[in-house]
Amino acid sequence: MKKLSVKLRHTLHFDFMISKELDFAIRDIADFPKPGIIFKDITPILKDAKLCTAVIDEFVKQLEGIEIDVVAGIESRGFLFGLMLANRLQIPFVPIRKKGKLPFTTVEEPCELEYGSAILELHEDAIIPGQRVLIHDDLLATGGTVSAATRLVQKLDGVVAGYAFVISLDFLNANDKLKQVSQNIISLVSYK
Ligand SMILES: O=P(O)(O)OC[C@H]1O[C@H](OP(=O)(O)OP(=O)(O)O)[C@H](O)[C@@H]1O
Ligand SMILES: Nc1ncnc2[nH]cnc12
Repeated sequence: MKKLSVKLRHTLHFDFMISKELDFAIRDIADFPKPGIIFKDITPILKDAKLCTAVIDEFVKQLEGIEIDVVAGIESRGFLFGLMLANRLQIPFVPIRKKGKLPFTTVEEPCELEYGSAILELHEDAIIPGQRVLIHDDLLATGGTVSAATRLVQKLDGVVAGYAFVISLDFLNANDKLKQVSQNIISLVSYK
């Protein structure tokens, strides 16, 4: 009992620390790329190698017990930690890209995001039917992008095993949408 509470305290402490450190590193840029948007710039995190490792460590810890076969990362910022995470887990990484960038045959889905719209694509052989896919992006805002990614995975008969974000903008309420697909939603720093 004592052991458990010490472990729990340690876990809570660590989660809190990483979240604080990330919040400290993330730079807010007002009115980018459009007036009214406060852009969360993650480039300061990328300059800090120890913090990048801590991000991956924390993802791995929070993913414990969740079966994942593949990490799907969304262009472009979802490639940064997505590949690092897949490599740490020693599982495949597959890129979800904006239309016209992937060279092989693709499936595609339109998406609306906080400040625009796009069409996302995934190679048709990226996922073997039944594989359990973790969808990763740097940031969850309205959830439009990640919902399109979900549809792409499902089009290939993959199973969405969960979602992992560095940042979530909780005031945009995208979590409820995602919870209908998977309860496994990880976000290291949330803005209420
Ligand atoms: O939840 P949503 O409202 O859909 O917004 C989130 C998406 O917006 C950003 O990508 P962006 O399209 O700006 O592309 P980038 O990663 O290439 O900068 C971010 O990296 C997510 O993919
Ligand atoms: N506020 C924001 N900051 C960074 N990336 C985003 N993608 C969608 N909304 C964003």
